[in-house]
Amino acid sequence: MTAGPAPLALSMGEPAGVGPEIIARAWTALRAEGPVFAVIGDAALMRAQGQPVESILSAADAPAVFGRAIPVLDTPLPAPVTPGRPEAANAGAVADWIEQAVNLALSGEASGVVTAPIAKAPLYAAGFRFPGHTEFIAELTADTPFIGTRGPVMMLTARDLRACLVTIHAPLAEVPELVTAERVCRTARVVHEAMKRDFGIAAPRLALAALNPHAGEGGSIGLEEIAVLIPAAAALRAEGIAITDPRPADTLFHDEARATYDAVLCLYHDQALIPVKTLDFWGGVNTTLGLPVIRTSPDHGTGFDIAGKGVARADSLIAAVQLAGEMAAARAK
Ligand SMILES: NC(=O)C1=CN([C@@H]2O[C@H](COP(=O)(O)OP(=O)(O)OC[C@H]3O[C@@H](n4cnc5c(N)ncnc54)[C@H](O)[C@@H]3O)[C@@H](O)[C@H]2O)C=CC1
Ligand SMILES: NCC(=O)COP(=O)(O)O
Repeated sequence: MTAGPAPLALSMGEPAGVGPEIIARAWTALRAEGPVFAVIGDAALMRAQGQPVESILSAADAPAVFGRAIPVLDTPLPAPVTPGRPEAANAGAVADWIEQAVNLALSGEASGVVTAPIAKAPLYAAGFRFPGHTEFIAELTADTPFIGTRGPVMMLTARDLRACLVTIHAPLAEVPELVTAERVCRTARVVHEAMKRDFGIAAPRLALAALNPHAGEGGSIGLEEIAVLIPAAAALRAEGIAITDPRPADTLFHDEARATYDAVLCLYHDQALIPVKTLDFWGGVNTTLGLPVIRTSPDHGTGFDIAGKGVARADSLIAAVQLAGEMAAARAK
Protein backbone atom coordinates (compact mmCIF):
# COMPACT_ATOMS: atom_id res chain seq x y z
CA MET A 1 0.00 0.00 0.00
CA THR A 2 1.36 3.47 -0.93
CA ALA A 3 0.72 5.11 2.42
CA GLY A 4 3.08 8.03 1.81
CA PRO A 5 4.71 9.85 4.70
CA ALA A 6 1.35 10.28 6.48
CA PRO A 7 -2.29 9.71 5.49
CA LEU A 8 -4.23 12.31 3.56
CA ALA A 9 -6.95 14.21 5.43
CA LEU A 10 -10.22 14.09 3.47
CA SER A 11 -12.89 16.59 4.54
CA MET A 12 -16.38 15.20 4.03
CA GLY A 13 -17.83 18.29 2.32
CA GLU A 14 -21.52 19.13 2.12
CA PRO A 15 -23.26 16.25 3.94
CA ALA A 16 -26.42 16.51 1.81
CA GLY A 17 -24.43 16.27 -1.42
CA VAL A 18 -22.68 13.39 -3.13
CA GLY A 19 -19.62 13.65 -0.86
CA PRO A 20 -20.35 10.83 1.61
CA GLU A 21 -21.28 8.30 -1.09
CA ILE A 22 -18.32 9.06 -3.36
CA ILE A 23 -15.97 8.82 -0.37
CA ALA A 24 -17.33 5.33 0.30
CA ARG A 25 -16.81 4.40 -3.37
CA ALA A 26 -13.34 5.91 -3.44
CA TRP A 27 -12.38 3.90 -0.36
CA THR A 28 -13.61 0.70 -2.04
CA ALA A 29 -11.41 1.48 -5.05
CA LEU A 30 -8.33 2.50 -3.05
CA ARG A 31 -8.44 0.33 0.08
CA ALA A 32 -5.92 -2.20 -1.29
CA GLU A 33 -3.39 0.14 -2.86
CA GLY A 34 -3.96 3.53 -1.22
CA PRO A 35 -3.19 6.35 -0.94
CA VAL A 36 -4.49 6.08 2.61
CA PHE A 37 -6.89 8.78 3.76
CA ALA A 38 -8.64 9.65 7.00
CA VAL A 39 -12.10 11.19 6.65
CA ILE A 40 -12.79 14.30 8.70
CA GLY A 41 -16.54 14.27 9.15
CA ASP A 42 -19.55 12.55 10.67
CA ALA A 43 -18.92 8.84 11.29
CA ALA A 44 -22.64 7.95 11.48
CA LEU A 45 -23.30 9.52 8.08
CA MET A 46 -20.26 7.74 6.68
CA ARG A 47 -21.54 4.42 8.11
CA ALA A 48 -24.89 4.99 6.40
CA GLN A 49 -23.14 4.66 3.02
CA GLY A 50 -22.95 0.88 3.50
CA GLN A 51 -19.20 0.35 3.92
CA PRO A 52 -17.36 -0.53 7.13
CA VAL A 53 -16.33 2.52 9.15
CA GLU A 54 -14.06 2.86 12.18
CA SER A 55 -13.76 5.96 14.30
CA ILE A 56 -10.14 6.81 14.98
CA LEU A 57 -8.66 9.20 17.53
CA SER A 58 -5.60 10.24 15.55
CA ALA A 59 -4.73 10.44 11.84
CA ALA A 60 -1.77 8.20 12.64
CA ASP A 61 -4.27 5.34 13.21
CA ALA A 62 -5.58 5.54 9.63
CA PRO A 63 -3.00 3.33 7.85
CA ALA A 64 -3.71 0.37 10.15
CA VAL A 65 -7.47 0.69 9.63
CA PHE A 66 -7.64 1.60 5.94
CA GLY A 67 -7.50 -1.91 4.52
CA ARG A 68 -10.59 -3.05 6.45
CA ALA A 69 -12.65 0.08 7.08
CA ILE A 70 -12.99 3.78 6.32
CA PRO A 71 -11.11 5.61 9.09
CA VAL A 72 -13.06 8.62 10.35
CA LEU A 73 -12.04 11.37 12.75
CA ASP A 74 -15.55 11.88 14.00
CA THR A 75 -17.09 15.32 14.45
CA PRO A 76 -20.85 14.66 14.50
CA LEU A 77 -23.23 17.01 12.71
CA PRO A 78 -25.73 18.95 14.81
CA ALA A 79 -28.71 18.43 12.45
CA PRO A 80 -30.08 15.45 10.49
CA VAL A 81 -29.14 15.09 6.82
CA THR A 82 -31.57 14.79 3.90
CA PRO A 83 -29.80 14.09 0.59
CA GLY A 84 -30.23 16.98 -1.83
CA ARG A 85 -31.34 19.45 0.85
CA PRO A 86 -28.52 21.32 2.58
CA GLU A 87 -29.26 22.24 6.18
CA ALA A 88 -28.06 25.66 7.38
CA ALA A 89 -27.44 24.30 10.89
CA ASN A 90 -24.72 21.99 9.51
CA ALA A 91 -22.76 24.70 7.69
CA GLY A 92 -20.49 25.44 10.65
CA ALA A 93 -19.44 21.80 10.91
CA VAL A 94 -18.65 21.69 7.18
CA ALA A 95 -16.25 24.63 7.54
CA ASP A 96 -14.83 23.13 10.73
CA TRP A 97 -14.00 19.84 8.95
CA ILE A 98 -11.97 21.73 6.35
CA GLU A 99 -10.12 23.59 9.09
CA GLN A 100 -9.38 20.35 10.96
CA ALA A 101 -8.02 18.76 7.78
CA VAL A 102 -5.76 21.75 7.11
CA ASN A 103 -4.50 21.76 10.70
CA LEU A 104 -3.59 18.08 10.38
CA ALA A 105 -1.58 18.89 7.26
CA LEU A 106 0.10 21.87 8.91
CA SER A 107 1.13 19.74 11.89
CA GLY A 108 2.47 16.99 9.63
CA GLU A 109 -0.07 14.43 10.86
CA ALA A 110 -1.51 14.44 7.34
CA SER A 111 0.53 14.61 4.15
CA GLY A 112 -2.08 16.69 2.35
CA VAL A 113 -5.73 17.69 2.21
CA VAL A 114 -8.42 16.39 -0.13
CA THR A 115 -11.75 18.19 0.04
CA ALA A 116 -15.11 16.73 -0.97
CA PRO A 117 -17.39 19.36 -2.54
CA ILE A 118 -19.11 22.05 -0.51
CA ALA A 119 -22.22 24.01 -1.44
CA LYS A 120 -21.25 27.62 -1.38
CA ALA A 121 -24.68 29.22 -0.82
CA PRO A 122 -25.53 27.60 2.58
CA LEU A 123 -22.05 28.41 3.83
CA TYR A 124 -22.36 32.06 2.77
CA ALA A 125 -25.75 32.20 4.52
CA ALA A 126 -24.05 30.94 7.69
CA GLY A 127 -21.44 33.69 7.52
CA PHE A 128 -18.62 31.90 5.65
CA ARG A 129 -16.74 34.79 4.07
CA PHE A 130 -14.57 33.03 1.49
CA PRO A 131 -15.50 32.34 -2.15
CA GLY A 132 -14.48 28.68 -1.71
CA HIS A 133 -11.98 26.22 -0.27
CA THR A 134 -9.14 27.84 -2.21
CA GLU A 135 -9.29 31.18 -0.44
CA PHE A 136 -10.28 29.65 2.92
CA ILE A 137 -7.28 27.32 2.94
CA ALA A 138 -5.01 30.19 1.86
CA GLU A 139 -6.22 32.15 4.89
CA LEU A 140 -5.80 29.17 7.25
CA THR A 141 -2.19 28.75 6.11
CA ALA A 142 -1.27 32.44 5.79
CA ASP A 143 0.93 32.49 8.88
CA THR A 144 2.83 29.34 7.99
CA PRO A 145 6.20 29.97 6.33
CA PHE A 146 6.40 28.90 2.70
CA ILE A 147 9.47 28.87 0.50
CA GLY A 148 8.52 30.28 -2.86
CA THR A 149 5.83 32.47 -4.37
CA ARG A 150 2.66 32.19 -2.32
CA GLY A 151 -0.65 31.40 -4.02
CA PRO A 152 -3.34 30.41 -3.95
CA VAL A 153 -3.61 29.50 -7.61
CA MET A 154 -6.45 27.22 -8.69
CA MET A 155 -5.37 24.57 -11.19
CA LEU A 156 -7.75 22.16 -12.90
CA THR A 157 -6.37 19.03 -14.50
CA ALA A 158 -7.91 16.64 -16.98
CA ARG A 159 -5.87 14.03 -18.81
CA ASP A 160 -2.74 15.91 -20.00
CA LEU A 161 -4.22 19.41 -19.47
CA ARG A 162 -3.18 21.58 -16.52
CA ALA A 163 -5.20 24.79 -16.62
CA CYS A 164 -4.30 27.47 -14.04
CA LEU A 165 -6.54 30.42 -13.28
CA VAL A 166 -5.39 34.04 -13.15
CA THR A 167 -8.83 35.03 -11.81
CA ILE A 168 -11.16 32.52 -10.11
CA HIS A 169 -14.76 33.28 -9.22
CA ALA A 170 -14.91 36.74 -10.78
CA PRO A 171 -17.91 38.05 -12.71
CA LEU A 172 -17.01 38.09 -16.41
CA ALA A 173 -17.56 41.85 -16.61
CA GLU A 174 -14.80 42.41 -14.04
CA VAL A 175 -12.23 40.12 -15.64
CA PRO A 176 -10.48 42.63 -17.97
CA GLU A 177 -9.82 44.94 -15.03
CA LEU A 178 -8.58 42.10 -12.83
CA VAL A 179 -6.15 40.73 -15.42
CA THR A 180 -3.20 42.90 -14.48
CA ALA A 181 0.45 42.26 -15.32
CA GLU A 182 1.11 41.82 -11.60
CA ARG A 183 -1.57 39.11 -11.30
CA VAL A 184 -0.41 37.32 -14.44
CA CYS A 185 3.21 37.37 -13.29
CA ARG A 186 2.42 36.15 -9.76
CA THR A 187 0.25 33.34 -11.11
CA ALA A 188 2.98 32.31 -13.56
CA ARG A 189 5.62 32.25 -10.80
CA VAL A 190 3.42 30.08 -8.56
CA VAL A 191 2.69 27.67 -11.41
CA HIS A 192 6.32 27.53 -12.57
CA GLU A 193 7.54 26.72 -9.04
CA ALA A 194 4.74 24.19 -8.43
CA MET A 195 5.51 22.36 -11.68
CA LYS A 196 9.06 21.85 -10.44
CA ARG A 197 8.37 21.20 -6.75
CA ASP A 198 5.11 19.24 -6.85
CA PHE A 199 5.12 17.70 -10.34
CA GLY A 200 8.79 16.96 -10.94
CA ILE A 201 9.01 18.94 -14.20
CA ALA A 202 12.57 20.30 -14.34
CA ALA A 203 12.02 22.94 -17.04
CA PRO A 204 8.29 23.80 -17.14
CA ARG A 205 6.82 25.14 -20.38
CA LEU A 206 3.94 27.54 -19.73
CA ALA A 207 1.40 28.84 -22.23
CA LEU A 208 -0.58 32.04 -21.75
CA ALA A 209 -4.13 32.28 -23.06
CA ALA A 210 -5.26 35.50 -24.69
CA LEU A 211 -8.30 37.39 -23.48
CA ASN A 212 -9.68 38.49 -26.82
CA PRO A 213 -10.56 36.57 -29.98
CA HIS A 214 -7.50 36.02 -32.21
CA ALA A 215 -5.37 37.33 -29.31
CA GLY A 216 -6.67 40.79 -30.07
CA GLU A 217 -5.78 40.72 -33.80
CA GLY A 218 -3.01 43.25 -33.36
CA GLY A 219 -5.19 45.54 -31.25
CA SER A 220 -8.23 45.68 -33.51
CA ILE A 221 -10.25 43.25 -31.31
CA GLY A 222 -9.16 44.45 -27.88
CA LEU A 223 -6.06 45.98 -26.38
CA GLU A 224 -5.37 43.80 -23.31
CA GLU A 225 -2.86 41.65 -25.16
CA ILE A 226 -0.75 44.64 -26.16
CA ALA A 227 -1.17 46.62 -22.96
CA VAL A 228 -0.89 43.84 -20.37
CA LEU A 229 -0.27 40.30 -21.54
CA ILE A 230 2.62 40.65 -23.98
CA PRO A 231 4.64 42.85 -21.57
CA ALA A 232 3.89 40.44 -18.69
CA ALA A 233 5.07 37.46 -20.73
CA ALA A 234 8.25 39.32 -21.72
CA ALA A 235 8.97 40.20 -18.08
CA LEU A 236 8.47 36.58 -17.04
CA ARG A 237 10.83 35.33 -19.75
CA ALA A 238 13.41 37.85 -18.53
CA GLU A 239 13.11 36.15 -15.10
CA GLY A 240 13.83 32.79 -16.72
CA ILE A 241 10.25 31.47 -16.88
CA ALA A 242 9.47 29.86 -20.22
CA ILE A 243 6.06 31.26 -21.14
CA THR A 244 4.54 32.06 -24.51
CA ASP A 245 3.05 35.33 -25.62
CA PRO A 246 -0.76 35.28 -25.32
CA ARG A 247 -2.14 32.59 -27.62
CA PRO A 248 -5.67 32.59 -29.07
CA ALA A 249 -7.73 30.51 -26.64
CA ASP A 250 -9.75 28.75 -29.34
CA THR A 251 -6.70 26.85 -30.59
CA LEU A 252 -5.01 26.24 -27.24
CA PHE A 253 -6.71 23.12 -25.97
CA HIS A 254 -6.78 20.52 -28.77
CA ASP A 255 -4.53 17.46 -28.55
CA GLU A 256 -1.57 18.82 -30.50
CA ALA A 257 -1.70 22.21 -28.78
CA ARG A 258 -1.67 20.62 -25.32
CA ALA A 259 1.51 18.78 -26.22
CA THR A 260 3.34 22.12 -26.53
CA TYR A 261 3.05 23.11 -22.85
CA ASP A 262 3.08 21.65 -19.35
CA ALA A 263 0.55 24.13 -17.96
CA VAL A 264 -1.57 26.92 -19.39
CA LEU A 265 -2.54 30.16 -17.68
CA CYS A 266 -6.21 30.91 -18.27
CA LEU A 267 -7.56 34.35 -17.54
CA TYR A 268 -11.00 33.46 -16.18
CA HIS A 269 -12.97 30.56 -14.76
CA ASP A 270 -14.77 29.20 -17.80
CA GLN A 271 -11.76 29.61 -20.11
CA ALA A 272 -10.15 26.86 -18.02
CA LEU A 273 -13.09 24.81 -16.81
CA ILE A 274 -14.85 24.33 -20.14
CA PRO A 275 -11.89 22.51 -21.75
CA VAL A 276 -11.17 20.62 -18.51
CA LYS A 277 -14.73 19.34 -18.09
CA THR A 278 -15.09 18.64 -21.80
CA LEU A 279 -11.89 16.59 -21.90
CA ASP A 280 -12.73 14.60 -18.78
CA PHE A 281 -15.87 15.48 -16.87
CA TRP A 282 -15.59 12.43 -14.63
CA GLY A 283 -11.90 12.46 -13.84
CA GLY A 284 -10.95 16.15 -13.53
CA VAL A 285 -9.15 17.38 -10.41
CA ASN A 286 -8.99 20.80 -8.77
CA THR A 287 -5.64 21.54 -7.09
CA THR A 288 -4.53 24.55 -5.06
CA LEU A 289 -0.97 25.61 -5.88
CA GLY A 290 1.42 27.77 -3.91
CA LEU A 291 0.44 26.95 -0.34
CA PRO A 292 2.29 25.27 2.53
CA VAL A 293 -0.20 22.38 2.34
CA ILE A 294 -1.13 20.19 -0.59
CA ARG A 295 -4.82 20.39 -1.46
CA THR A 296 -6.81 18.63 -4.16
CA SER A 297 -10.52 18.17 -4.79
CA PRO A 298 -12.86 16.65 -7.35
CA ASP A 299 -13.69 19.16 -10.09
CA HIS A 300 -17.43 18.68 -9.70
CA GLY A 301 -19.80 20.12 -7.12
CA THR A 302 -22.28 18.72 -4.64
CA GLY A 303 -24.59 17.09 -7.21
CA PHE A 304 -27.75 17.74 -5.18
CA ASP A 305 -29.90 16.41 -8.03
CA ILE A 306 -28.38 12.92 -7.68
CA ALA A 307 -27.30 12.83 -4.02
CA GLY A 308 -28.41 9.70 -2.19
CA LYS A 309 -29.54 7.94 -5.39
CA GLY A 310 -26.49 5.72 -5.65
CA VAL A 311 -25.46 6.96 -9.10
CA ALA A 312 -22.72 9.48 -8.27
CA ARG A 313 -19.36 8.56 -9.77
CA ALA A 314 -16.23 8.61 -7.66
CA ASP A 315 -13.70 8.88 -10.51
CA SER A 316 -12.89 12.52 -9.85
CA LEU A 317 -12.46 12.02 -6.10
CA ILE A 318 -10.29 8.96 -6.71
CA ALA A 319 -8.13 10.99 -9.11
CA ALA A 320 -7.94 13.79 -6.51
CA VAL A 321 -6.75 11.39 -3.80
CA GLN A 322 -4.21 9.82 -6.15
CA LEU A 323 -2.88 13.20 -7.26
CA ALA A 324 -2.56 14.43 -3.66
CA GLY A 325 -0.62 11.25 -2.85
CA GLU A 326 1.73 11.85 -5.80
CA MET A 327 2.26 15.49 -4.84
CA ALA A 328 2.94 14.54 -1.22
CA ALA A 329 5.54 12.04 -2.40
CA ALA A 330 7.14 14.70 -4.63
CA ARG A 331 7.30 17.22 -1.76
CA ALA A 332 8.76 14.61 0.59
CA LYS A 333 11.76 14.03 -1.72
N1 LIG B 1 -14.85 22.04 -4.98
C1 LIG B 1 -16.08 22.38 -4.61
O1 LIG B 1 -16.38 22.39 -3.43
C2 LIG B 1 -17.10 22.74 -5.66
C3 LIG B 1 -18.36 23.10 -5.24
N2 LIG B 1 -19.31 23.43 -6.16
C4 LIG B 1 -20.63 23.77 -5.61
O2 LIG B 1 -21.51 22.71 -5.89
C5 LIG B 1 -22.84 23.22 -5.95
C6 LIG B 1 -23.56 22.67 -7.16
O3 LIG B 1 -22.90 23.15 -8.32
P1 LIG B 1 -23.31 22.75 -9.82
O4 LIG B 1 -22.91 23.86 -10.68
O5 LIG B 1 -24.71 22.26 -9.84
O6 LIG B 1 -22.32 21.57 -10.21
P2 LIG B 1 -22.32 20.02 -9.89
O7 LIG B 1 -20.98 19.54 -10.31
O8 LIG B 1 -22.74 19.74 -8.50
O9 LIG B 1 -23.42 19.38 -10.86
C7 LIG B 1 -23.36 19.51 -12.29
C8 LIG B 1 -23.88 18.22 -12.93
O10 LIG B 1 -22.93 17.19 -12.73
C9 LIG B 1 -23.53 16.07 -12.09
N3 LIG B 1 -22.56 15.51 -11.15
C10 LIG B 1 -21.87 16.19 -10.22
N4 LIG B 1 -21.08 15.35 -9.53
C11 LIG B 1 -21.28 14.12 -10.04
C12 LIG B 1 -20.75 12.83 -9.74
N5 LIG B 1 -19.84 12.63 -8.77
N6 LIG B 1 -21.19 11.78 -10.46
C13 LIG B 1 -22.10 11.96 -11.44
N7 LIG B 1 -22.63 13.17 -11.78
C14 LIG B 1 -22.22 14.22 -11.09
C15 LIG B 1 -24.75 16.60 -11.37
O11 LIG B 1 -25.71 15.61 -11.17
C16 LIG B 1 -25.19 17.72 -12.31
O12 LIG B 1 -25.99 17.18 -13.34
C17 LIG B 1 -22.70 24.76 -5.92
O13 LIG B 1 -23.00 25.20 -4.62
C18 LIG B 1 -21.25 24.99 -6.23
O14 LIG B 1 -20.75 26.14 -5.63
C19 LIG B 1 -19.07 23.39 -7.50
C20 LIG B 1 -17.83 23.03 -7.97
C21 LIG B 1 -16.75 22.68 -7.09
N1 LIG C 1 -15.53 25.92 -9.99
C1 LIG C 1 -14.55 25.43 -9.09
C2 LIG C 1 -14.96 25.64 -7.69
O1 LIG C 1 -15.98 26.21 -7.40
C3 LIG C 1 -14.07 25.14 -6.64
O2 LIG C 1 -13.81 26.12 -5.69
P1 LIG C 1 -12.99 25.76 -4.38
O3 LIG C 1 -14.00 25.40 -3.34
O4 LIG C 1 -12.05 24.67 -4.72
O5 LIG C 1 -12.29 27.03 -4.06
